[in-house]
Amino acid sequence: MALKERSAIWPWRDGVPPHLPRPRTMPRAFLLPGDPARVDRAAEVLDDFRIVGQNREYRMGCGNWQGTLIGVCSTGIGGASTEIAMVELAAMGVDVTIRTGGMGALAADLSLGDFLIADEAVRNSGVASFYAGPGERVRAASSVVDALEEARKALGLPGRTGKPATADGYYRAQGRPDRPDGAGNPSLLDALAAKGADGVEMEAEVVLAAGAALGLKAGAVLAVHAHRRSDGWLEDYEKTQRDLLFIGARAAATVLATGPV
Ligand SMILES: O=P(O)(O)O[C@H]1O[C@H](CO)[C@@H](O)[C@H]1O
Ligand SMILES: O=c1cc[nH]c(=O)[nH]1
Repeated sequence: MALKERSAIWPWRDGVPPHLPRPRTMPRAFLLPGDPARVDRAAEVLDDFRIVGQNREYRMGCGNWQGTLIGVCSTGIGGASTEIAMVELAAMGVDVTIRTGGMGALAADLSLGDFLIADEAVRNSGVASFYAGPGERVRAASSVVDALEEARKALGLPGRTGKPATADGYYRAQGRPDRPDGAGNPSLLDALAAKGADGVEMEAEVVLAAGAALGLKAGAVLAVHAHRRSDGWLEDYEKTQRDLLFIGARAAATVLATGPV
């Protein structure tokens, strides 16, 4: 049974969702940075890039990667806003979603500016638990992992596949102090690392879990923006942000070109 539009349970109007903008021509693949300001950077990566619109934290644009139409939509920070983006994109007919964002690394072999291609997310975030049951593994679509790794290598960029943990906060939830002279909670990071986490950020598990539950091909490429073990912080993030979009766009086009979704 189709849901009635403009009702409390499905408040869409004429096919337009209550939160995200809707492009006239819907791309089948979307890149998902967290920060709305990063959507405009896609003009450096995609041909004929145009901003579609913005509502709240959801800024959206579309452009072409070697002839394939690709969308870019910011998710805002955290699982709650990311869940909305995933559900509304899926309901608008999107097939492929790739988070392109930053993380704080935990693994010693990762350096600032490296790229982690998520093959699976360590179970940690609250919103993801509505899409994947307790103990269920939350994996990226293998075709997306392969395409992201191929793109990273073809572009000559450093990194590897691995596992992010998605936190429901930035300060206490990531073991940071909540005041400049605070101690923080390093044992929280140790616990995440013991579960296999290579880094911590705030959206990837939701993209992977909701993507799989909604029948999308979902994945994530995460740049090492900070290193929580060495306490390093990447100041020059501009090139890294652009490279995230290059990896994501090339991979999205490959996934669309190489098989039924
Ligand atoms: O690099 P982006 O995509 O903004 O994401 C990371 O940065 C934000 C925190 O500063 C969180 O959203 C985290 O996941
Ligand atoms: O440490 C970090 C860096 C980026 N994003 C996060 O959520 N945490």
